[in-house]
Amino acid sequence: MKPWERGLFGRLRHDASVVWKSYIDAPFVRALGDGSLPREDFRAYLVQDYLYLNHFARAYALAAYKAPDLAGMRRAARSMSTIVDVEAALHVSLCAEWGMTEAEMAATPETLATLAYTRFLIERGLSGDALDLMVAMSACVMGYAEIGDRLRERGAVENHPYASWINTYAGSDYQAIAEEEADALDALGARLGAEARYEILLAEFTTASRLEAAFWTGAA
Ligand SMILES: Cc1ncc(C[n+]2csc(CCO)c2C)c(N)n1
Repeated sequence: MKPWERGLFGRLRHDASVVWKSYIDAPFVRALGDGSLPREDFRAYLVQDYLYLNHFARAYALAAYKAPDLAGMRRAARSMSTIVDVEAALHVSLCAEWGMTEAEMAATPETLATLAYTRFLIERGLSGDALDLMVAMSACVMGYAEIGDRLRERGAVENHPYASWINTYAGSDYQAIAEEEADALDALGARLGAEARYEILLAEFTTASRLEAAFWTGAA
């Protein structure tokens, strides 16, 4: 069973399936998958995603603070370093190919979609506990694993312009992160009483999934 199909995450995904599908199978994602997405749209997405990742790294710092044990702190700290040292750097190098500097990326105004999503995550972490925050963040972490897997299954296109993006998330390294994330969410859910607060968690998860779908649209 795929990591997004099992455990607490699998239940949330199932119960939010209409919104989840609008995120995973968005027109933007289909166009990215078949290579027809205009380069300019991809570049605009990468710049917003760079801004998004800055805040997502901060959300992991908050997750480390709220983690109930050292194992959770380690996971959050590792994820934060991966974002600031690897993932953000990947976005910077891709944009550099189009002659855009990191300073220009950082100075680009956030779209409303970026603002809403990132501040929602931070707010869930500040007002809620580690489980509220992890559930809200899980749409991002697990969704890209599912998208990568789906796009790879559709078959490679010759000289695909977005092959490196797809391979990053379809690759075994990232798929293993999704496996770990599903297990970590189950463990945290058992510890912090997911069963008794499931309706609230589902609402948080549904909102995060709506915000992912809106991120593709990039409403300015
Ligand atoms: C809007 C948006 N949603 C999800 C991701 C994917 N993502 C963000 S951080 C991270 C690493 C998690 O440990 C992953 C996979 C993204 N880049 N942009």
